[in-house]
Amino acid sequence: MTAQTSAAESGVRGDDNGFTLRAPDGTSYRVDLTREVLSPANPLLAEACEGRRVVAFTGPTVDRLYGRQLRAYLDARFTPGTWSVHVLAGGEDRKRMETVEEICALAKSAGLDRGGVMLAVGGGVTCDLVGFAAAIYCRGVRYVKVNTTLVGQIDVGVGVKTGINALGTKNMLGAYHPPHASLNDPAFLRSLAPRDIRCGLGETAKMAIIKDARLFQALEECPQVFQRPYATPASLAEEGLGRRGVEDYVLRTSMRLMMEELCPNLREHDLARLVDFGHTFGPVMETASAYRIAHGESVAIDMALSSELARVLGLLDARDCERIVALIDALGLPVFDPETCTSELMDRALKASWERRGRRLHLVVPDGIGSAVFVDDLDDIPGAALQEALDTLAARARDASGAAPLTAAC
Ligand SMILES: NC(=O)c1ccc[n+]([C@@H]2O[C@H](COP(=O)([O-])OP(=O)(O)OC[C@H]3O[C@@H](n4cnc5c(N)ncnc54)[C@H](O)[C@@H]3O)[C@@H](O)[C@H]2O)c1
Ligand SMILES: O=C(CO)[C@@H](O)[C@H](O)[C@H](O)[C@H](O)COP(=O)(O)O
Ligand SMILES: [Zn+2]
Repeated sequence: MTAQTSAAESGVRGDDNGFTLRAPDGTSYRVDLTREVLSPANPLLAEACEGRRVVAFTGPTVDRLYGRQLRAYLDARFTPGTWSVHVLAGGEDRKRMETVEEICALAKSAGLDRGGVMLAVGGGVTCDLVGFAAAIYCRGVRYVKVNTTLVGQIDVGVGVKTGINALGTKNMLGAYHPPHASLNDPAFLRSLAPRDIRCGLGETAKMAIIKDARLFQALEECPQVFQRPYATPASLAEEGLGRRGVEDYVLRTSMRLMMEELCPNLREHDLARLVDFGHTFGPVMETASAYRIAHGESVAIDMALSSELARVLGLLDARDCERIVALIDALGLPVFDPETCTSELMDRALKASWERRGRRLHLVVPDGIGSAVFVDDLDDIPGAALQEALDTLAARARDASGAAPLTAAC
């Protein structure tokens, strides 16, 4: 839907059940927060698909945990013979064109027509793959996503980006393809592995560091949110949090902040984007490590390096820098990786981002807790400054001594 929206009408509006985004270019979609999304008593997913033919895709883990419920829901709510479920091999290394072709071939053999729906039930890898397939299948079909990871619910699920890794580059190919519906049920987070929760907290910390000092403080006070219950901390007392308290606050605040940042620049006409924080050095680390480093972990290391760089350049005071790096550490995320945190690879990352962002660097660095600025050109970062930032984090990692090396990607 793209009838131009006036500036007054555009924006993000929240209610008890989610958020609605209306972009200035007229793009509009909703991200729903719901409970028991796969209970046949919950009409939301069925209403999103509007009785159309549905080809659903998920991954092996989600199918093992929720596949029976998903099929029972579709059986109860859809006409027999109008839906199918397909399980895609998981993992970042499968986020590539071959898998997109597999999705389209499965959709075609399932008889998906132009008016049909591609449904993704999974994390960011599944949603990025299915969303890109939906963007190109028959030149574009409806795309509905049920986000089952924390990264999915606060980031993948609230935007319009879809895509795959290609040409040796993270997210090199893709499309902007707004979802017809995007559904978040926090119950999915209860079965997430701790490493995947931590990856999601990396993207939450990204928004806290650049936009929201109170969210930052909540994460400082509750670093194991989504992993163990916390009484509502004093800093959030006036939020009047509901029964689910801190988790609801962190989830909803992260969703809102990301949608508010994306809304005015949904298709990235302006390449200076605060949400690129943690995504300059990170993508190159992910690729160079053959995805040993998960996305949320690369974001964490990038944020620590960008913060130390800001300190060295005099843009961030040492106390705030220490708070940021200490938070990343407290969330159980890495701040350094010996194999990939080399000045050569980091230099390569800077040049790749400079090229991709229109020959301007637009490196996002914090200048305080809850705010950030852009370092706009490569010349603004002397090699010695980058090396000093790397050395600081390397020393911290050595002092932490015995920190377990990152293992296979989640
Ligand atoms: N499109 C966007 O705007 C956007 C934004 C952020 C990240 N991303 C992309 O998302 C990807 C990372 O997403 P991710 O962190 O969700 O990784 P992921 O999709 O690989 O999921 C992580 C792991 O969790 C498992 N899993 C999924 N849901 C589960 C559940 N409910 N319970 C138990 N296990 C579950 C998966 O099988 C997988 O093993 C990266 O490729 C990144 O580039 C895209
Ligand atoms: O990882 C992603 C998007 O893939 C988000 O977390 C992130 O904030 C931004 O979208 C970044 O701009 C990264 O974008 P991209 O490299 O995936 O195009
Ligand atoms: Zn990201």
